[in-house]
Amino acid sequence: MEAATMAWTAAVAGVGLVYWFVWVMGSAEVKGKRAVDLKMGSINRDNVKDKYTQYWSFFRRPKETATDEASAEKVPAFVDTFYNLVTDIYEWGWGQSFHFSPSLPGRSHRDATRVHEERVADLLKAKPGHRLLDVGCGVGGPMRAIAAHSGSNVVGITINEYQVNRARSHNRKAGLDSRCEVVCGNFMSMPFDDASFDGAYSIEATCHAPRLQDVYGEVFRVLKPGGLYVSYEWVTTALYRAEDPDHVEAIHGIERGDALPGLRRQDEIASIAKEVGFEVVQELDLALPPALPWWTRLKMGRLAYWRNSLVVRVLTILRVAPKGVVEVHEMLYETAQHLTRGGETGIFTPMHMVLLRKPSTAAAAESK
Ligand SMILES: C=C(CC[C@@H](C)[C@H]1CC[C@H]2C3=CC[C@H]4[C@H](C)[C@@H](O)CC[C@]4(C)[C@H]3CC[C@]12C)C(C)C
Ligand SMILES: C[S@@+](CC[C@H](N)C(=O)[O-])C[C@H]1O[C@@H](n2cnc3c(N)ncnc32)[C@H](O)[C@@H]1O
Repeated sequence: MEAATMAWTAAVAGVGLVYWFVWVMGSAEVKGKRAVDLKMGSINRDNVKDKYTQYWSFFRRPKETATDEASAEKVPAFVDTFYNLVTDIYEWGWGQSFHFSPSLPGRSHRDATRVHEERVADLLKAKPGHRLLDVGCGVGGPMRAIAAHSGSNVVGITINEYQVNRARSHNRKAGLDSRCEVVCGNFMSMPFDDASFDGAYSIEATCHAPRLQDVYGEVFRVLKPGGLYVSYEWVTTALYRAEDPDHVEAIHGIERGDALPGLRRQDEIASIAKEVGFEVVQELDLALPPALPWWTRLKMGRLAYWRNSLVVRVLTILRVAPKGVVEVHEMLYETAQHLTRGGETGIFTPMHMVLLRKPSTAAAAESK
């Protein structure tokens, strides 16, 4: 073959390969968010790398961010930065629901996710006409599943403006915008009236609060008397040993890579709920057998991670993705290893479920 023909063949093959990686394979999990759309939230593309560096140095010592008062106050702003950095990558590689679910035999991840979300609606006994609060709603995957399953109206709150816009756009596309609303705000001081919701839920979100009392107290305030609240909490389990360096490494890795100001222990959750006035109706780690592992979805994707990593590198070189995306993607890859380790050793669960009730009368609440 002549040199010119060889060069042409190589060029065409190269372009074909990039096209295949980016446009065909680039939409890793759910069609809709493609690799070429990785914007990093509302951060100006020239600032992505700096914002990532600031985030990383803030969460380097996660436990201190919760215990030191001045740092604790800064947590919501850094959580906001975190979601600017990761929201597009999450949507691209995971979907519109930013949480884990127990695997279901013979069923897709999408089905398992929906079942885990519909469980919330069932626990809340949600029905048409109810007004539910989604505490830390992300881009609204759970909100839409719960509204569709129960017929209720849902109001979501998230600290991240970019997620508000994404969620509203998804709600419109799903034809659910008349029943699903999203507001930007801090779940530790919410812009809602007292006793204005029939039920509330939080899915893998309250772990971002330095003090759980601050979120639970707010949910208690906005719930009607008798109203139910379900939360899926990220916690360390009784198997966690602070003197085991492997355990410490996994838990620190989870905290640093997920913007967490220190994970709480499983046995702390119910007492915090009671402290703010809730009755504990049920408490259960949904990750325990017979539930199948939630972390297999992370493990089975090694080939996909490798491909995604290549995609973000190519897009950064082509200047389609902003500088810094490679670093954020790398951080998430490492976080996935720590989460998997946490799941396999059983020292961590992302789905410690509590079902709480605001007492029906003030007298009952005071006697707690
Ligand atoms: C509840 C929270 C988020 C939980 C999960 C939705 C995310 C935790 C780790 C994330 C991911 C890790 C690896 C990424 C991979 C390298 C990339 O190619 C595609 C996206 C990932 C799979 C990404 C997806 C979302 C997570 C699983 C926390 C923040 C409280
Ligand atoms: C891991 S995501 C889960 C989102 C959603 N529950 C889901 O399952 O798809 C955590 C969410 O909590 C929100 N969040 C974290 N801290 C917050 C705060 N202080 N106030 C409001 N929202 C917050 C984030 O913005 C994000 O939307």
